[in-house]
Amino acid sequence: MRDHRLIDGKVVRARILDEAKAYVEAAGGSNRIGRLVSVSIGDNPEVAVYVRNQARGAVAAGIRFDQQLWSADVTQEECKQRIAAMNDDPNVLGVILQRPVPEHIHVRSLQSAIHPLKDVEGMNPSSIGNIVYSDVALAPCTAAASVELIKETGLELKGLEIVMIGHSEIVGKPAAMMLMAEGATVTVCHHMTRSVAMHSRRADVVVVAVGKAHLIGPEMIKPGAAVIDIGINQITDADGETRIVGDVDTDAVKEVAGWITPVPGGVGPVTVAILMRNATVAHQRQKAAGWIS
Ligand SMILES: NC(=O)C1=CN([C@@H]2O[C@H](COP(=O)(O)OP(=O)(O)OC[C@H]3O[C@@H](n4cnc5c(N)ncnc54)[C@H](OP(=O)(O)O)[C@@H]3O)[C@@H](O)[C@H]2O)C=CC1
Ligand SMILES: Nc1nc(=O)c2c([nH]1)NC[C@@H]1CN(c3ccc(C(=O)N[C@@H](CCC(=O)O)C(=O)O)cc3)C=[N+]21
Repeated sequence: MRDHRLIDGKVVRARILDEAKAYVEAAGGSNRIGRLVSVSIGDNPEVAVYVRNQARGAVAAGIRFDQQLWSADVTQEECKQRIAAMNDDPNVLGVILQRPVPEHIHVRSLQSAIHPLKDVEGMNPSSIGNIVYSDVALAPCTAAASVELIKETGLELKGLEIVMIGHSEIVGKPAAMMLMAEGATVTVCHHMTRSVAMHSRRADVVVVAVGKAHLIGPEMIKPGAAVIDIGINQITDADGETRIVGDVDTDAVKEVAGWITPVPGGVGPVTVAILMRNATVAHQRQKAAGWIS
């Protein structure tokens, strides 16, 4: 039976992908739009799941997808040259650099090398800076997905008390900024926060992006609050089966929460869809800049 407290990320994904598809069709179809390039450096199973879902999302949106896996021992200089070539290639619509990268690669320097008009993840420091100015049209996908899922509850964001747990540059920090731009009152917790529970228990919405299974239990949530679970953790259960869980003890928390996003099937699918939406935004901006006709 469907549980009404669970927010279905697949429904939100379908809506966003339909919008992206309509954009591509109106622009003349996939052949009139460059390809989206995904760059992974070295093999990583978590990234592989994301990239596989990106490929599916791109098919649904009608965007050509070029999945590149660069060797783990590629040099920084070689990476920069390849990115520069993509910046100059009119057939490349956008570039997403998957994280993590090997230790010898300086990720921020590579993000900076992606031209802001092709930066479909909004992680170039010059792109992410726009969020401070409440310009959120092209924002990091997971942060944007959490805002989208909060809106799905129908709660009015203005004045809402939101606690963001985790402050990474790719998720927690941009999500907090975006929620501020929506008029929410945002508290950001991290590993040095004295009592995360003291903050989270007051919140109308709790957003969690830490990477620790079962970090958030029912005693940390105000009855009726919304819980957005971004975490992805692989665990091995009692019968030796491995499975993916979030940072929230979903079964227990859903008894108190008003809404909760499941893992899998919550934030992940929406993240993928937002990437396709961002690609259409990049196309619009490239057109406006006269890069393409
Ligand atoms: N569904 C999706 O689309 C995505 C999911 N993810 C998942 O989200 C999770 C977080 O990812 P990411 O932000 O990249 O991870 P990071 O490891 O970069 O960040 C984790 C954050 O959690 C904070 N933290 C650590 N321990 C605690 C604690 N006990 N209480 C409160 N805060 C704590 C850290 O604080 P400090 O820095 O101070 O130590 C840090 O800010 C992971 O499980 C990842 O797999 C990530 C990206 C996309
Ligand atoms: N530059 C960069 N940006 C990221 O946003 C980024 C990254 N690097 N590196 C890896 C992590 C992880 N991540 C996921 C996104 C969606 C799913 C996803 O679609 N999950 C499905 C899983 C379904 C299945 O198992 O196939 C779900 O939750 O339902 C998973 C993982 C983004 N990340």
